[in-house]
Amino acid sequence: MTAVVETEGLTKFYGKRRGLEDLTLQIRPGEVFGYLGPNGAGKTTTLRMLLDVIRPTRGTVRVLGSDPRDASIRRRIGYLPGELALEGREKAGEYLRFLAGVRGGVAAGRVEGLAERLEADLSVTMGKLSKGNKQKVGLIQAFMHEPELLILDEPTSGLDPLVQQEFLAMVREARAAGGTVLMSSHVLAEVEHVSDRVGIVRSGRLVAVEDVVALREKAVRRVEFHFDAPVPEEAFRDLPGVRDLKVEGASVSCTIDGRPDALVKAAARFTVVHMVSAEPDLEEIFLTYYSEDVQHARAGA
Ligand SMILES: Nc1ncnc2c1ncn2[C@@H]1O[C@H](COP(=O)(O)OP(=O)(O)OP(=O)(O)O)[C@@H](O)[C@H]1O
Repeated sequence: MTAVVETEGLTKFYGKRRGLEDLTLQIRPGEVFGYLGPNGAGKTTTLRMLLDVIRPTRGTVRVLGSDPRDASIRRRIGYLPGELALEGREKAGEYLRFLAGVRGGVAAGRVEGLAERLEADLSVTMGKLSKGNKQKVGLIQAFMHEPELLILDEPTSGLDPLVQQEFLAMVREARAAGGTVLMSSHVLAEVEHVSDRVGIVRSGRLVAVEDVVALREKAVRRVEFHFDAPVPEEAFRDLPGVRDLKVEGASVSCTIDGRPDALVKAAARFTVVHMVSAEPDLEEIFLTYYSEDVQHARAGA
């Protein structure tokens, strides 16, 4: 299977300042890849090199099997830049129609459909668009031609929660249609529900690439069960991954590390009347699991 995006030792220095160093990464066809890192980590630098907006200091990069300099791949990509320069007196709708023409046409009603979903007003002139509306116009132009590859720099920034949900639905649809999505964010919670894998970049270095399902399995979460009658403590003792067990009458609470399977099966032997399981806090994992890598990366800076 040929990677949709493939980089090897990709490095960018701005003078002496490190933007990104030694990135080796493959994005597989049909996956949603969340590219995460704090401000200044090197996300925008990476994405810009994939689009040939800036050129690498060293290393190689292939996008859709070609060199990013190859202009023929552009219309197969939808790109949302981190900083959108949308200015002027043209109406947003006119601008999008113009872009649609440049890209060789867009399905009828597609722009209007996306605008409706994102609640974007296309009758506003570009110079007068609010930050949120600019972001929506940016998203529409990235998605409208149903590209094979979407490269989205901080796509959720400036969107209110309901519109964020709609955006995530658009990402899922793009994947269902066979597309590949690479999107950056500095907030894991905004991308974890839609990403298949996440990569974490800090101080210009990729410190981890993880499968989101595996990551969730690693996560620690609080679980509570309430039964219709008191339960014996022995039934829950020494279960794999179970810690801080408390059995009080008809209630059991504990922390579960990894898969909850054994605990759920133990609980299922009694009558469960209520259950609470907190979402695993993946942000917490990043801070704990990768702290050594982070320190290592910093030391190398
Ligand atoms: N044009 C530039 N000239 C000099 N340094 C730059 C330039 N662009 C980025 N940098 C530096 O490169 C590093 C990585 O920046 P980059 O914008 O790629 O990070 P980022 O992860 O996208 O962060 P943000 O979310 O803040 O945009 C930072 O130290 C930044 O200051």
